[in-house]
Amino acid sequence: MQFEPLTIAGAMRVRIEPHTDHRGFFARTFCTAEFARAGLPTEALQASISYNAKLGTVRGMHFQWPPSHEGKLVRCLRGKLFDVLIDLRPDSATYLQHQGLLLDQDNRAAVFIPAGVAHGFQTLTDHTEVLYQMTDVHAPDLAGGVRWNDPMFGIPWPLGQPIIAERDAGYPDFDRARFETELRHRKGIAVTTGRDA
Ligand SMILES: Cc1cn([C@H]2C[C@H](O)[C@@H](COP(=O)(O)OP(=O)(O)O[C@H]3O[C@H](C)C(=O)[C@H](O)[C@H]3O)O2)c(=O)[nH]c1=O
Repeated sequence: MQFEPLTIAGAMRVRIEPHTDHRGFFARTFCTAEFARAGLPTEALQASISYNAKLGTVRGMHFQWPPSHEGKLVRCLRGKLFDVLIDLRPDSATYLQHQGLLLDQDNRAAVFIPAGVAHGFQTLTDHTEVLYQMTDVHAPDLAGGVRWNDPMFGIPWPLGQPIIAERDAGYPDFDRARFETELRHRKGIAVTTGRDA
């Protein structure tokens, strides 16, 4: 695999190196030793598929509050999508910056999204399928969100009027002070309850 740092600190594009022959190809998509050498987490606690029937679907922007350590390895295996990261880590050099990149079925490249970075995507074809691998388990009680069209970030989505969940369309405008207060509070709880293991 080839690891290519993205603008968002700690995020990487992970390209596959297909072994091609007359039948097709075989390519490694994950390896604890290679990920460790690239400075990426090596836990792989859950994997999931996201199927999106229609072009223009937006999922996100989602993040997890502490004590979740959910990093995501996201790969488009069918169709095409515009993948977006927003850095929500106050101690990061790229805090509040966002980055968008194309993932598609042809290159099958993945993006690694560190814990604390919000993630979302917009599909650019019908029947877009996304494969996820997470470094922590799903914790709905720790889910947080930023609205796709929040003026604070001005994400250049390729298509307007998305197909989107009511929950995702309804996140309030991002308020930096309120976010940082909540984050400090939740980090404090995680430490005092020992859940920040
Ligand atoms: C994320 C997740 C969901 N679920 C269940 C919970 C619901 O019953 C159902 C749909 O969940 P949700 O509407 O949160 O799915 P998405 O809107 O695609 O959420 C994902 O979308 C953005 C783009 C992400 O990066 C995250 O992986 C994730 O937040 O799947 C699970 O059982 N495990 C999981 O890890």
